[in-house]
Amino acid sequence: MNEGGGVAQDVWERKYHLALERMERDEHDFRVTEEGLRRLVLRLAALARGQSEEADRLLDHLGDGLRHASTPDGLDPLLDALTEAITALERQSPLPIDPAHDVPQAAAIVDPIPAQEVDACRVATDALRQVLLKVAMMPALAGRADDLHAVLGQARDPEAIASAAQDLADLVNQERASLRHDMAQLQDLLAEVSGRLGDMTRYLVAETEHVATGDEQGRDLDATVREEMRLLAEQTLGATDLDALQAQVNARLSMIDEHFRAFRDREDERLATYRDRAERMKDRVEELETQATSLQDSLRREHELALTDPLTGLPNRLAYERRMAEIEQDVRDQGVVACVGAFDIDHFKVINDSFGHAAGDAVLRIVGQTLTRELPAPAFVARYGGEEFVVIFAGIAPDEALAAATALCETVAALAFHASQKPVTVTMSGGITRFLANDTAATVFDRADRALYAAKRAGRNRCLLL
Ligand SMILES: Nc1nc2c(ncn2[C@@H]2O[C@H](COP(=O)(O)OP(=O)(O)OP(=O)(O)O)[C@@H](O)[C@H]2O)c(=O)[nH]1
Repeated sequence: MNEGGGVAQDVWERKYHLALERMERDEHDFRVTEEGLRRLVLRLAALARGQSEEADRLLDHLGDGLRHASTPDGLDPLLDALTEAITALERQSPLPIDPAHDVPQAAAIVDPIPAQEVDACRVATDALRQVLLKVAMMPALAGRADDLHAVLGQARDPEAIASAAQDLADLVNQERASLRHDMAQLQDLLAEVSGRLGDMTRYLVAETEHVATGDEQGRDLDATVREEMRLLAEQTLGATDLDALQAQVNARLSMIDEHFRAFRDREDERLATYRDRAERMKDRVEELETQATSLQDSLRREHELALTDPLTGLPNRLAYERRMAEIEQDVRDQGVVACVGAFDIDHFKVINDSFGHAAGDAVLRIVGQTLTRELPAPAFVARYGGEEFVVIFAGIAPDEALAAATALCETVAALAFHASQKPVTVTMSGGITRFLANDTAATVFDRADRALYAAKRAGRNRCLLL
């Protein structure tokens, strides 16, 4: 009996434990679903807020429901409410809320997969970093882009990344506004120049007319004098007494004299006007020449600035990309030998964090100067962005390029840096690769970058060839 009672108790205990486990499993599933739903609602609310009053109301209702629902049964109606909200949005909103598309996403969220989220964050951060590298090429934005780069380095969650993206968008919009302003100024200047050219054209037209008038006046005088001479001849032939003849000749001669004087006065006046206009025109042409020269100078300066990194004075990434396009052609068409090196200061963040951004900037400047001093032309040295430099070794075989790069890293490691009166060692790693005939600028850089990161992994303060 006792034994039987013991067996029965075991059975009930097992059943009880199984039931408990099932309840715990159910509870866990419910929590996962609940969490997934909460995130889905948050995403929906962020996407749809303000799109439709009905959807806003439904989403609010849903948000409240989610806050209070604590049992699976309480959750079920919320699923219906969610479906309703999606349908309302589909009806009212132009947003691409396609259940066939979004529901699997929702399922992905319901599934607890933090690793994928982390990946998504990293992909977003990398994409932003790429944009930042481009922004950093604009001289006016380089400093702000570096700050954002630092912020992005700290960002760990989607909100922080989204806020960095917003800052970046603001930055780019500011630059666009300033470019628009510069463009407007340039257009004003061009309008002024073209106005002055218009003045010149009008002057030339007036001059041509003036000369024509001069010719016409000369022809008039000629005709008048001929007419006077003809009348004089007629009167001379018909004259009967000498006094009358003398009086008539004198009268004709005075007339001719009168015509000549009037003609000369008009000519003098014409010449004075001409001289005056020529003088004014000369001034304008000189003014225009001065403006054109200063415009050319400022365009040249702008061009140089656009290709120069403001911090180190080295060619920037844009200049590097142009040079790479030339080298790519030389390697492909003429079989020129060239290598590319990517260099990166080791643990640069620690320098910034320990001694401040200004000290970091000073290190970048000195390393940049060392690179140009140690690798004179035809090597081409540029700041690629952040604490990364690139070198194009033209006409040099890979082994020689590696030797030069290694010597360079040794020189950098031996530089005497001081911060707060204490010596600070700065080292650099590098990756070298040969520019092959079937390479593009991008593939060769990618290989050099991989060699660089292999050097970092191998312990830093060294160069590797790939
Ligand atoms: N002072 C200064 N810092 C910059 C500039 N551009 C980028 N940085 C900083 O450079 C640091 C780069 O850090 P990481 O990418 O983590 O690399 P690292 O610390 O050098 O580490 P390893 O490359 O792995 O050796 C970040 O802290 C950036 O903020 C700049 O123009 N001036």
